Amino acid sequence: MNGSRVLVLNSGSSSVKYQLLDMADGSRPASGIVERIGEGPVADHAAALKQVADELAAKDLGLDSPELAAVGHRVVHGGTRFTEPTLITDEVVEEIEKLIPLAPLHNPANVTGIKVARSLRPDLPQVAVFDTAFHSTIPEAAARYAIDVATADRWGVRRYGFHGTSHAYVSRATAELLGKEPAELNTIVLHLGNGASASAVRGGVCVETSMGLTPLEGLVMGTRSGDIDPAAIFHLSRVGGMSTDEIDTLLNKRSGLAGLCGDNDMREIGRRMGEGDRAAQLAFDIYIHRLRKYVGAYTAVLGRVDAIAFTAGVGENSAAVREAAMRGLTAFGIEVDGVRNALRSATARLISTETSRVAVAVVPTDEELEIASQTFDLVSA
Ligand SMILES: Nc1ncnc2c1ncn2[C@@H]1O[C@H](COP(=O)(O)OP(=O)(O)O)[C@@H](O)[C@H]1O
Ligand SMILES: CC(=O)OP(=O)(O)O
Ligand SMILES: [Mg+2]
Repeated sequence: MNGSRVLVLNSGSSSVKYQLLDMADGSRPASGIVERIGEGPVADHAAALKQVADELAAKDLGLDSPELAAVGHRVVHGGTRFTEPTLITDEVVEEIEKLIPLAPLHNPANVTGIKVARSLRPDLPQVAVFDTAFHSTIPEAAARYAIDVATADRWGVRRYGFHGTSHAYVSRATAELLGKEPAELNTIVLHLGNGASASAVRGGVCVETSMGLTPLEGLVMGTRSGDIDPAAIFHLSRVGGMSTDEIDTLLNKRSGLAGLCGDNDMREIGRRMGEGDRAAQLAFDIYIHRLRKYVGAYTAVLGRVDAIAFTAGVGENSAAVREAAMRGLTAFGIEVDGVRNALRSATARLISTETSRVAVAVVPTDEELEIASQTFDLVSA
């Protein structure tokens, strides 16, 4: 291996994010995002990746660059097969394709990213880093749903969990902020982006997470419902006459904050709440209620909580969400300092009071750095 740079591709359902990271000096020579795939001039993911390759080539940082050591791909679903960063071969691509039914919004885009990058640089090592990997340590009691075991096993129905790269990075960064080893700390990580998930991490090992078979379960999200009685689906089908695809679209794209008030962006919801908008207020209240339920549940799962870390777009930026989620939890040893919470910073910081038993922190996530590090470690081993 010659180069010290890793290109990270994070292909989402409607966007491709990329970053070029230099592992020798920590610099990031290029980064960008292609958005609204399928809506306008960018017809599909293949076109988006072509645009990424062109943007990099225009800066003389193209895929043909000799400084490039590897490409690291975010892959959302790794099933039970992939629990570690994996060097991509034809066989690995086939296995990731087999997992598409479990992540229909994400894995097809990830596969396209892999195929395009491999076709442009067949000689370059490419590594898949899985969202599910960090959660592979969750014990059976938390990972299994209480349904017929043979049926569950035949169809792979169990909790996999997602955003694992972020939960792994943030739980470690929280320990670092507190000057502790990950092994010493029990942490609840709240990854609140457009997709949102919570995890309980005991001594650096994930023991529970809120997303399940797919990234639909758990917290209220931008456009996803999170937890819902599964019988609501039978009801919408049998009584409401909706098809499976219509219900899938309802729960994934027309639910969550967007379904409740028409906006999925917490900034806009905050603005509307300031104007006394009742729908926006109710959406916020439902979002916070669910979040608090998970904090309580994970406190019981862990037994002892040392730290709670807020991360991703909402978690890092919305002081209102953090304040409301942590309000009145003094009996749990949780006390947030209003002034600290209102401050802004690009680096990890404490927002709890000096006397709070539980450290509450804002810890910016860095999925790209985590993917690049895991990729570089694998190809330089
Ligand atoms: N300043 C802000 N205040 C409140 N919420 C914000 C702010 N900036 C971003 N957000 C929220 O973060 C979300 C995006 O989070 P992000 O982690 O980037 O999501 P994803 O990676 O899933 O696209 C936005 O939809 C918005 O709700
Ligand atoms: C898995 C998942 O939900 O990812 P995102 O939040 O990027 O949509
Ligand atoms: Mg995200």
